[in-house]
Amino acid sequence: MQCDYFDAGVCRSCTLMGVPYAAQVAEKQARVESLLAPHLAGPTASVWGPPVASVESGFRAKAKMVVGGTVGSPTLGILDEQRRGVDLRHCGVIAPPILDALPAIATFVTTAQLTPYDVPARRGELKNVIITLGAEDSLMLRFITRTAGGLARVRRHLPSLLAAVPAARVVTVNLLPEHKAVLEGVEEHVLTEAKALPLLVGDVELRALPQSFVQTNTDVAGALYRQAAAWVDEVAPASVADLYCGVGGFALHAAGAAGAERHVVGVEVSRDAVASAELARDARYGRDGDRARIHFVADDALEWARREQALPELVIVNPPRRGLGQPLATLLAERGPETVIYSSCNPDTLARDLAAMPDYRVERARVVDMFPQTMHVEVLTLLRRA
Ligand SMILES: C[S@@+](CC[C@H](N)C(=O)[O-])C[C@H]1O[C@@H](n2cnc3c(N)ncnc32)[C@H](O)[C@@H]1O
Repeated sequence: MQCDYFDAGVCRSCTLMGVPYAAQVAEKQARVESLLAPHLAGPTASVWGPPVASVESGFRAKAKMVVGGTVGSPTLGILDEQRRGVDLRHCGVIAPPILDALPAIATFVTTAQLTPYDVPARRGELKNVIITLGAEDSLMLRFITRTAGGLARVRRHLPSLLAAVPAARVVTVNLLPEHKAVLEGVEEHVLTEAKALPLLVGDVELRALPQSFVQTNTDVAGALYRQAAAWVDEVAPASVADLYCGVGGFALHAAGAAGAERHVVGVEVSRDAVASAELARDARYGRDGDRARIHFVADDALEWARREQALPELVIVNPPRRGLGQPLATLLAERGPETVIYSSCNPDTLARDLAAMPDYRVERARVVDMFPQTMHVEVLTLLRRA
């Protein structure tokens, strides 16, 4: 894939831009294989399945656009080294339905007089626009503003935004008053009747309330959940825990059909994500019996595991980049079940956690290329007690 922004040196986010895609996947596979080599249950060829590849371009279902420039001529993209806006409206890795909405969003910034936040001067209103692509090309648009004045402006001009971006199903304003280099704040105002974005991922229609994590690459995430669910079905446990469950992708794939016997619990720290998972469960499973056997808990994964007397027969973990950390890895090593499925977006912390769980060996593994054009990669592993 070729990118004019990369060639001109204005954006270097895609560090593998220009490297043939097959070579990218091969390089990631080799790196991950070497990191996990000390932890395998058997010969490399018996452990590693084929990598799950992505399309090379247009795969990003989440775009975090930093707003810069002026109110009359805003940029949507990133900030350069001087913290000035760089426009990336034609970024080739972002999904086309998101790109299609960007000109109208830029026009809206001008119409609603949302002055872009000027980082060096610490002045201005609008910091970021976060756009997520959902089912049937529907969009969630989140405007990250500094003050309630920004909220009032978005609210006042909402009808013009909805007319210009008919795909916008959920529109919110998130308040981030502090001058900090974070992406979003705590206070969120949903301005549309619809509160959650529907997302068809793999075999399940998920829901995403604004402050919940969703995977970057919807098609590849679907393959990830399906592979995990296939491994769960092979093991056939009576009970499953999905730690760091987010909006419930692994849990709802592992839960099986309506009326199945398997009990599933999802544990996740974000309340929006837990509420999203419950919405998806309720839409998928009408029966009270299923609602009782699949439940979601808003809690810290480690605290939850510490309180459980006996862990479920199979535990899925999908932590953030920092990994499980020593306390949870040790807890699993001491009293985790026979089988753990660990999905990691950071092979370095995965390898570190595996070193802290020496009784578990990697029986099956797959590289899942969630993030083409970068060295980032997802790795799905099936761990069994030796
Ligand atoms: C990589 S995401 C995975 C989400 C989900 N499994 C999915 O497939 O979309 C990690 C999730 O862990 C959650 N999280 C972060 N720290 C946590 C903690 N200490 N306990 C429980 N969940 C946590 C985040 O909110 C996020 O939803």
